[in-house]
Amino acid sequence: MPHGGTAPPRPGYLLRQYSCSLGSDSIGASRHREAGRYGAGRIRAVTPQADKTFISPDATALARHLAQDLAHHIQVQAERRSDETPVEIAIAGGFVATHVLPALGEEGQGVDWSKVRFWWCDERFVPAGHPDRNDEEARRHLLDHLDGVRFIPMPSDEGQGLPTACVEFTEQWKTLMATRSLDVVVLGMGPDGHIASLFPGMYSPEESQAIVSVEDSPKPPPQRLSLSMPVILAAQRIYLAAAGEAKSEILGQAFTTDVDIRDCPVAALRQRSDCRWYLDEASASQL
Ligand SMILES: O=C1O[C@H](COP(=O)(O)O)[C@@H](O)[C@H](O)[C@H]1O
Repeated sequence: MPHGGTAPPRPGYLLRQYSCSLGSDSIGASRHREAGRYGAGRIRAVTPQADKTFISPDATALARHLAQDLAHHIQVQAERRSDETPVEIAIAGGFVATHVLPALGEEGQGVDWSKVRFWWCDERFVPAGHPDRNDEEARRHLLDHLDGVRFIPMPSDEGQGLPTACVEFTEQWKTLMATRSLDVVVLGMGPDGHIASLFPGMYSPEESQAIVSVEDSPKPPPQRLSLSMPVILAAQRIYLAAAGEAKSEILGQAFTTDVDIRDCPVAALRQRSDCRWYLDEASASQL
């Protein structure tokens, strides 16, 4: 890159707008603090999704707020469903599992969980029961305490190898989801901007497969399975939770207009203007 110049954008991977048809959100944004509103009447237009960006004072409040909104949405969806077409929800590990899911258990007491089926946004390819597994954490924090709930874990390492696990799980996904998209995706985000197990410089925004394998994740453990970006972006509703100062810099970049989504996976979510961003004061400090 010449001195003083800026790198030309790589074609095709800057922000695009995905079209999607969604019902209106019955949870009003009015009880939330708008993103970018700092001080008396000063509004910084940091994002085209300002009315879907909710900033809580801290991580605990963020998790509670997201859990309330999620519980409401799941309850409304579940009331419309039969047993054959459950509400399909994919959840992340990390903060989502440890903070949001316990709060969802408390907030979701009116939900008929037998009408809900959980998937994972991504999973660490280690043996079943391993403490690094995202499904273990989610079961402990929520799923094992819900009556009648269904869930479909991503494969664990039983000696079959990651490529085989990916092929087999892709078949299972196609059997159940070929003609449907996920109803809800609840994502976390790493300080490098990864979502699910889609890491900067290591994923294809236009992946043709629903499920992708990762052999060398920069964050341990190295072997993982993940929903692909097109599957995530096709979900009926997308929630993103990110708390803490360590995530502020990448969020600041993600909300700029010239970000390249290959280098900043979380920025790809901006292609969905209805994505709901749940941040805390610390993570939102550089918006
Ligand atoms: O490794 C992972 O990291 C991300 C982010 O985790 P967080 O603890 O910083 O929220 C998580 O969303 C993903 O599911 C997980 O496998």
